[in-house]
Amino acid sequence: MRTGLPFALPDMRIGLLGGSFDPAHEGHVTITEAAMRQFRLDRVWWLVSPGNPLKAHGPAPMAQRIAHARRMLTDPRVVVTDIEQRLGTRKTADTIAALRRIYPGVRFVWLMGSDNLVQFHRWDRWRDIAATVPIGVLARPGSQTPARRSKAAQAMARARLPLAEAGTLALRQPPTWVLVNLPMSRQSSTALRAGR
Ligand SMILES: Nc1ncnc2c1ncn2[C@@H]1O[C@H](COP(=O)(O)OP(=O)(O)OP(=O)(O)O)[C@@H](O)[C@H]1O
Ligand SMILES: O=C(O)c1ccc[n+]([C@@H]2O[C@H](COP(=O)([O-])O)[C@@H](O)[C@H]2O)c1
Repeated sequence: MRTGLPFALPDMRIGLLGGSFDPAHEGHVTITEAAMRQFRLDRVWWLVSPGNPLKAHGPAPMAQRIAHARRMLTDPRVVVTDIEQRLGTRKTADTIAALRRIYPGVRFVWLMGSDNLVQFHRWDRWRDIAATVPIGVLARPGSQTPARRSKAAQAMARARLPLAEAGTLALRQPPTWVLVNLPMSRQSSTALRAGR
């Protein structure tokens, strides 16, 4: 094991919440708790991104974002990590491929808010991501309908699990995904940066 990487055992169910976390807020905590419960996860790792490949402006320094994110959390099952910086990956497809090599047997689930599903088809190799890990989508106010109609949702329509089966998501063979509707939070990093 390389230094500075989080600990995991084979068969653990680990949710990966990638984000800029610039800054982390209550919305991130709310969807993490919902994901943990609904998908029966053992851990959630917050992957604090060195920089979203689709965002033109770089975020605040990594150390600052990590320190703030850790202050938001009380649940020891949630781990804040700069693993993408350590691995030298920025694109999600590369991060997931690296994690699967480093942690054989771990059952990773990719987590995202429904606003990210709307633009998921613009991510590099998004079909490979969907074919590699189960995806848990958490509703975000204002984006549920666009998410349901999104190009990626349409393309993956047959792989969508009913909510009643969300608890089995981590054990399913990808492509597989589920959209969870509750609870919802209106928080956003953009609003916090704007002082709202
Ligand atoms: N309130 C929320 N409800 C549901 N999902 C959320 C919420 N806030 C953030 N997320 C999800 O968390 C992940 C990381 O989000 P991110 O760090 O970009 O925060 P953000 O509030 O969306 O930031 P920004 O406003 O700068 O875009 C993304 O998958 C995003 O969809
Ligand atoms: O790999 C990509 O092409 C890609 C494009 C856009 C976003 N992502 C990832 O999506 C996650 C959410 O990003 P953000 O900036 O909306 O918090 C974060 O882990 C990004 O690295 C990944």
